[in-house]
Amino acid sequence: MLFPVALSFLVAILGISLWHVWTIRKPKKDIAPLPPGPHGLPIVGYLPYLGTDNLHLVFTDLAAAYGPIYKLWLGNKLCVVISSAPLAKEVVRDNDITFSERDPPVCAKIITFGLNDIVFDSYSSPDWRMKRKVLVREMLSHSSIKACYVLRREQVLKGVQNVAQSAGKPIDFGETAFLTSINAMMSMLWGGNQEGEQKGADVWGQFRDLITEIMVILGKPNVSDIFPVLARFDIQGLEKEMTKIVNSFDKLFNSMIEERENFSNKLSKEDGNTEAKDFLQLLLDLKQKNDSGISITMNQVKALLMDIVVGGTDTTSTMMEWTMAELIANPEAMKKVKQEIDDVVGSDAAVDETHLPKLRYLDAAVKETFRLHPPMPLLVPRCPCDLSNVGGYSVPKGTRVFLNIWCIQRDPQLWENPLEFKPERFLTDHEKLDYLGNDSRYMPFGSGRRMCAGVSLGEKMLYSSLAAMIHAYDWNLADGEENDLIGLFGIIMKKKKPLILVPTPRPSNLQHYMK
Ligand code: HEM
Repeated sequence: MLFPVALSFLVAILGISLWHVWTIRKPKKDIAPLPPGPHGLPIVGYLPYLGTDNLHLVFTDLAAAYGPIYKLWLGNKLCVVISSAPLAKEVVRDNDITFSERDPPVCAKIITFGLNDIVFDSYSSPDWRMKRKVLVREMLSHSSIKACYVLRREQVLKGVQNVAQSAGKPIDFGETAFLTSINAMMSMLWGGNQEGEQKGADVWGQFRDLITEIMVILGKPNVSDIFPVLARFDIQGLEKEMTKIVNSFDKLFNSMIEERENFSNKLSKEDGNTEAKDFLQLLLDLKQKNDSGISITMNQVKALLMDIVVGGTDTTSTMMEWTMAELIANPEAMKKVKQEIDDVVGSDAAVDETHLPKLRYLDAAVKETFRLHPPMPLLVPRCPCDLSNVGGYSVPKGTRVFLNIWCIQRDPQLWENPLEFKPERFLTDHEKLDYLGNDSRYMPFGSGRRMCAGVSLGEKMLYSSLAAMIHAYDWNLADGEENDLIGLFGIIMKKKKPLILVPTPRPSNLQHYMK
C-alpha cells in the first residue's frame, strides 16, 4: 500500500519539476531567441578555441559561419559579436543609451583608481557625465587645444630633430612615433611649468615604460574576468602586477601635483599670476573652484590623467606607424602625400597645424589606414543595461558586446576592392566619411555617447607629426627588412613586426626643424 503512494508522490514531484524546467527554459512568446553561435565545452565555453592571438580574425571567421550577429560563451560570460554595419547601427545609434554601459575587466578597475576614469566608468553614474564634460568641454575644447598648441609643436620639432641623429641608419619607426606622441602628450599635460628639462625627461621615460606595461597586461586574457568566482585568487598574478603599476603612477602623479601646487603658490605670491595652459593646471583649477558646479576628487583627477596618457599616446603613435607602413608599401600614394606637403608647406617653413586642413590627400591616406588597420578593431566592448533586441535576437542585460569594426571596414558589400589601400576612395565616393561615427560603415573612434573623447586632439597630433616626418625626410625600408602589414591583436592592434626604416634628410626642409 505504501509503495503506490510513494510512487505517485514521486511522479507528482517529477511532473512539477519538469513543468518548472519547461516553463523556465521555454522562451516566452514575446522574447526573441538568443543569436546563433558555436558550441563550446562545458565550464570553459568557447575559450579554448579562441587561440592566443588575433581575436578579431577568429571573430571574423565565426561571422562567416554564424552570420552578422552571433553569441559565444567565454566561461560563464555571454558574449555577442556584431559584424555588419546595419546591426552596428542598431547598437551604437538606435539603442545607444541601452548599450552605453561597459563591462570593465578586473585590471581596468585597478588602473583607473577604482573606475574613477571615463573609459570604464558606468554610463549611469553622474560622475561619468561630469568627467566627460570636464575632458571634452574644458580640457579638449577648441580653445584649450589651441592654447597648448605651442607645447605640442615644440615636441613635434624635437621628434624630427631626434631622427636627424640617426640619418642614414635603420630606426624603429614605431618607437620614434611613440616617443614623439608621449612627449607631446606629457608636455600638454604637465609641460607648462615643469622645473628642469632633465628631470622632466626622466619622469616622462618612467611614464613611457609604465604605459607599455599596462598595454601588455590589459591585452592578456584574465581568468578572473572569465570566472569571477576565482578573482580573489588572482591565478595569473595580473592584478598584483597592475597594482604595482598603479602605485608607481600614483607616486608620479602625486609628485607632479605637489610640484605644481608649490609652483603655483610661489607664482601667486611673487606676481599674482597663477595662469598656466597645461591640462594638469586646468584640472587642479577645477578641483579648487567650487563655483563651476563641478566637484572633482583627487582620484578622479588622477584617473583622468591616466585616460589621457594611456588612451591618447599609443593609439596615435600606432596609427603613425601603420600609415607610414602603408605609404612605404604604396610608393605612388607616398609620392602624392609628399608632393602635397611640399606644395602646401614649401621649403621655407616647418609643418604646423595651420597647414593641416589643406593636406587633403594626407587626410585621405590616414583615413584609409584607419579603415584597414583600426587600432581598436573591436572598439571597447559595450554592455546593455537592459534586455534588448538586435537584428531580431535577444541580447540580455550584462552581455559583453563586441563590435567587429575590423570586419565591417573590410566588408566587400560596403567597400570596392576592400583589401586595397586606395586613399582616393575618401576623396570620391566616401568623401563624406569622417571620424565622428555618424556612419556605421566607418567608425575607428567608435560612435554614440561612448565614442572617443579625444578625436580632435588625436587627429591633430597624428597628422602634424606624420606630415613633419615626411616633410623633413625621405623614408625607405632598411636592407633585409620586410614590411608585412600584419597586425597583432592587443588592447591596441600594432604591427606584428616593427617597421624599420632609414631616414634620409631633405636638407632644405629639415633646417626649419633644427632651430
Ligand atoms: C588615434 C588616436 C585615438 C584613437 C584611434 C582612439 C580610439 C578610441 C576608441 C575606439 C574608443 C572607444 C569608443 C567606443 O566605445 O565607441 C575610445 C574611447 C576613448 N578615448 Fe580615444 N582614441 C584616440 C585618441 C584619444 C585621445 C588623444 C584621448 C584623450 C586625450 C582619448 C580619450 C578617450 C576616452 C576618454 C575614451 C572613453 C570614452 C567613453 O567611454 O566615454 N582618445 N578611443
